[in-house]
Amino acid sequence: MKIDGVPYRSVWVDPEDGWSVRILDQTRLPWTVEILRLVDEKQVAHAIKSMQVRGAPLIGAVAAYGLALALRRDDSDAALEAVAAMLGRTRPTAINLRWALDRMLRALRPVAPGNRAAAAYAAAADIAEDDVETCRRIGQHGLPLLQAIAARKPGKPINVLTHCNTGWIATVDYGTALSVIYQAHDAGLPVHVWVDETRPRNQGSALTAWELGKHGVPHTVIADNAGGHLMQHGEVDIVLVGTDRVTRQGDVANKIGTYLKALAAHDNGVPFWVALPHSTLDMSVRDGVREIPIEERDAREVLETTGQTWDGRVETVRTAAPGSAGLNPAFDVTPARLVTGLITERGRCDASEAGLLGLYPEFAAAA
Ligand SMILES: CSC[C@H]1O[C@H](OP(=O)(O)O)[C@H](O)[C@@H]1O
Repeated sequence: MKIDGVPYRSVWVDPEDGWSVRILDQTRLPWTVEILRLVDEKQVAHAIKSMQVRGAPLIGAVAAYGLALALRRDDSDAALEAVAAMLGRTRPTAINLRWALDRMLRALRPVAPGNRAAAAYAAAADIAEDDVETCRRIGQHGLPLLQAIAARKPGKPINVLTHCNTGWIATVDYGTALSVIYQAHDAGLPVHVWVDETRPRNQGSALTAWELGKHGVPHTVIADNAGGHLMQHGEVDIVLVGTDRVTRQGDVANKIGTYLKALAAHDNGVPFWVALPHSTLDMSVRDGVREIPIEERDAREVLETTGQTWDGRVETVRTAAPGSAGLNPAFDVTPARLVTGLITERGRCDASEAGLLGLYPEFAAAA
């Protein structure tokens, strides 16, 4: 996607040296566009843990390049396995991280040491290009949902509520739920987006609002807790969110607060759709509430907040009462029964095993 008319992806190999990895530092957005140069797997691990890069598909792609960086120095069997394991421990919930590293290991184990670095860069590039095309197609398959709403209310805005950030900076390009919104906007549909601020890290008010503003998509930032009220008053036509892991029965792990949004949507008869690439499927797990590991992040993310002062300084301040403890689960799981449907690169389906196997028959054997 573009930033002020200049095309970007969220991760790329530096064209000047041909091996270092470039990323947008998402902890600096929306205040500054800062591009970082990563030169080893430790910097990649830090970038993922600190959420300089974030978003389920993106952390998988960046981890893949992190493995390539490591193999430039040591491409022994021991190094290959150890670095893949280390990167795989950076964040536990998004299955894309494990998916990407498993795909890299399958590609690299058969390659003789001494030749693995070039193969790793090629495999990481394949993962990145796969994500770009996958996310573009997700937008195509979600577009009819918004076109149908537009047909029912000609000349009026299509009000979409979204949670967290599922845009091009959460993937290699295009995004997932936001890919649908971008394609609808670019097709001339009158899309308006209610942007959940998405406490505690404000991926909505800081990142989604920034992305939509740069692309000219009308949007309004709202408190996380306002969505139900808007749904009760007919101000939300559809909820579109992303996900970090979808189970075989269609349960959806996503940013904390998604489950509450789904409950409100269900109670108000508002369609609740989840957009995901194939790399977010975990067909080895059925019961998401019981089986998906939920990342617990530093409580300071809840007790503090970061913003820009009136004179332009970016500062972090404590917002909670001094001495109070905090708890910071970063994700929750929405049971399939609350999900209207799934939007994938292969089409739309019910949030169910039958629905998923209809699009991904290759998973029929695994159970
Ligand atoms: C297409 S991004 C999917 C998913 O990742 C985000 O989590 P985080 O910001 O912690 O990396 C969020 O849950 C998005 O919905």
